[in-house]
Amino acid sequence: MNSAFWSEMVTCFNELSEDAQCRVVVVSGAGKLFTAGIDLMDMMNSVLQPEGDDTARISWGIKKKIKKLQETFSVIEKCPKPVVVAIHGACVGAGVDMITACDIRLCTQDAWFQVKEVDIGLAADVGTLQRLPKVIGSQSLVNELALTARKMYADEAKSSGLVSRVFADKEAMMAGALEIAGEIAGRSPVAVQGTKINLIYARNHSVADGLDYIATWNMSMLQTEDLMKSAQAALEKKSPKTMTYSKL
Ligand SMILES: CCC/C=C/C=C/C(=O)SCCNC(=O)CCNC(=O)[C@H](O)C(C)(C)COP(=O)(O)OP(=O)(O)OC[C@H]1O[C@@H](n2cnc3c(N)ncnc32)[C@H](O)[C@@H]1OP(=O)(O)O
Repeated sequence: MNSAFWSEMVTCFNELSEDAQCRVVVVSGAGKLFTAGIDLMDMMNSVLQPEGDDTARISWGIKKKIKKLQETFSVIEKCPKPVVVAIHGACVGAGVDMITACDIRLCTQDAWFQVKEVDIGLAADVGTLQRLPKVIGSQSLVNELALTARKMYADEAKSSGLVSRVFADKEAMMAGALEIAGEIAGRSPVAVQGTKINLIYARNHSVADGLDYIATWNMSMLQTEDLMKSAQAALEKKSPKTMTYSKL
């Protein structure tokens, strides 16, 4: 994850968010592993280079840089299109921050995950500590992973709920990821995007607030033609994917 990655991800996801042709996103890694995390040379040469001439100004500048880096993964969560991430080999450091901002996580049998930040002398600051506890439920396991930087392998990632499916190899995983993406893309974008937005809202709020939010959301979204089309398909015992839904 070099400096180009950190800024291009923001441009990319902002464009995907606005692109009505796009209904779902699949993120995967090229090469022998998914990600080695932040480019350590870049980090030392840019993020950590102090700018300013006193503590307050240097600190202010570092905070700005961290907030900017956080946005690289927050854009994934803010994107209304569901994001499926397919992980093979290693997923280290900021890789874990990134995948916890995605909606569906898949991996290969050879995948492993490492909350590596403590090993390089910092508290993870781009999402893992905030999102991982909401993803895997066990605070004790999160604490263990984050405080010891031990590797977690595919089987434990599955049993802990970090990933929902494990595939034999990358080829099988990509086929599986595209199949899931196809299932999502074939359904009403009004229903799909409303579901993602409300799931994230519900995760961050009380049940009562979540129920109120969805009521307000659906007071307009239930007026969509997609509902009639999907209900018609259900009555005819057809998949909702057999209907055509307008772009959103
Ligand atoms: C404050 C900002 C907010 C963001 C914070 C983010 C934090 C993080 O991401 S913490 C994690 C940082 N990453 C690491 O510490 C990974 C270190 N690397 C490894 O553990 C291994 O290299 C890895 C398991 C990824 C791959 O192992 P493998 O045996 O397959 O390859 P290597 O021979 O170790 O590596 C090949 C060359 O790549 C260089 N390299 C690996 N990772 C990084 C990296 N993150 N940044 C820069 N360079 C990296 C490695 O040094 C080798 O280089 P060379 O010796 O020149 O061939």
